[in-house]
Amino acid sequence: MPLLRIIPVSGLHVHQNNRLDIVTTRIFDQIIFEQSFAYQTVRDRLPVTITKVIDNLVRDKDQIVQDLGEFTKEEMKEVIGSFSKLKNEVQTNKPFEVLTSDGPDVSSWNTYYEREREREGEKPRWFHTSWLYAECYMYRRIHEVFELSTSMKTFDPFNKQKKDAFLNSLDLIVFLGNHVMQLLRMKNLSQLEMKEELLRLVKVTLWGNQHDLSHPTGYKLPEEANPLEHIDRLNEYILIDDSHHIWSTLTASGKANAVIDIVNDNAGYEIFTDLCLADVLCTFSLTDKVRFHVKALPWFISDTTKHDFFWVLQKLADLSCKSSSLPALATRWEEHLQSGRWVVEAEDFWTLPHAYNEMKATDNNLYTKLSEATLVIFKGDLNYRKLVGETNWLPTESFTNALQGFHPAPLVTLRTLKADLICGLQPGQAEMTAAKSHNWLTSGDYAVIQFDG
Ligand SMILES: O=P(O)(O)OC[C@@]1(O)O[C@H](CO)[C@@H](O)[C@@H]1O
Ligand SMILES: [Mn+2]
Repeated sequence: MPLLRIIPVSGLHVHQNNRLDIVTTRIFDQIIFEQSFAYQTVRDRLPVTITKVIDNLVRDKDQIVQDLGEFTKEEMKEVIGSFSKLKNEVQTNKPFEVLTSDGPDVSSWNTYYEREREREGEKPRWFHTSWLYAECYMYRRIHEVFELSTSMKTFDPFNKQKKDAFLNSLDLIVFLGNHVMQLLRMKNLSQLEMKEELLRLVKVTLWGNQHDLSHPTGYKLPEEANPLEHIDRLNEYILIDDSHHIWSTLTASGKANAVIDIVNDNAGYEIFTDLCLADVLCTFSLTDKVRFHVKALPWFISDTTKHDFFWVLQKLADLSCKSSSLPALATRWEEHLQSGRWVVEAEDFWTLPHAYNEMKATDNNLYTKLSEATLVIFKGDLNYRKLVGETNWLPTESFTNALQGFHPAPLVTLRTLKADLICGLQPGQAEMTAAKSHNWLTSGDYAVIQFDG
């Protein structure tokens, strides 16, 4: 019977010492495990993701061969064969294997694998390891299939989906682009006005995280034409709102050469909102520099890679037919990049399976880099899972404790809830929210802005 060891159980079941991952026995309560979102993900969603990769390759075959050359035609058969094998491995709970490609992160993945193998006393398997490891490993294996090919080494199987998602959100992008362009041109805003505008944009980027292509329910566009009014109406769905700390941290810092790090999440509308926020942070003189951290490889379907980041800029420059604000923003952002005020990085650590309390020991350079920041902003659900160590804390456990020592700098997480784990709530708040909505932890309808100073 398939089991997952570290599982945030759906709902608020009792667990030992707040943590399920210290349970070593395999005699679990089957009903609880089958209810977990983790179990559903590995059973249903991961095979579907692989099937879609295959289907898209078949559908786009002619275009791919045209782009990459005739040789790819034959090679695609092998690639598709490898994906069918991978899907079978998931569905039949096969043991994980070491990676054999030559990516720069391969030795880190294999070291992690050996550690888990030793800890578990046998090879990790899809249903017998942590959800975080299993899910990250699947995306790494998908990339490995391409890496092992000759002509598709850097192929991104989610590229088209990401572009389509951006284009489907154009109405929102135009609306927000016009608003932000107006804001950036305003002179003499009072401190209070600046604070209100900034925190509103923080909420725009927070809810931008609903635009995630790996989420089962998908994103429903709001019915309101004006996304900013829509955002104002969502305040009651923000279970923890520490946003005022963002303002106080940035205004109190007084640092020369202040840096903000943004650990980005999804491409399309969400990255557009992140860029808007970053420009406002710079223009309001709340920072001198912003470093964006994107993914080094295709990840959780919609996560932003460097390629996606620059594609958005290019696309905005071409969208004068929609609004003059979009090319104007693209020009500003190109200038920020050229002046070094903005930097885009894609460190390997973000696409490893580690929780963030392991960053210091695993990637000390990255930890030290983040330590320079006045504020580190983490976007999205997967970052949250890694921040709190993929542990089903009691919902009232403090965010600081759940971070388990990860504190490179003041940090804030902007996350819509799409996985059944949470911390930092008031006593009774989880129960009250669960009474209103049975899937509050996973639907993406609720959100948190949690700060650790
Ligand atoms: O990090 P993101 O884009 O906000 O969310 C990623 C996500 O869709 O993937 C995981 C399951 O596949 C969930 O934790 C989460 O819902
Ligand atoms: Mn994502």
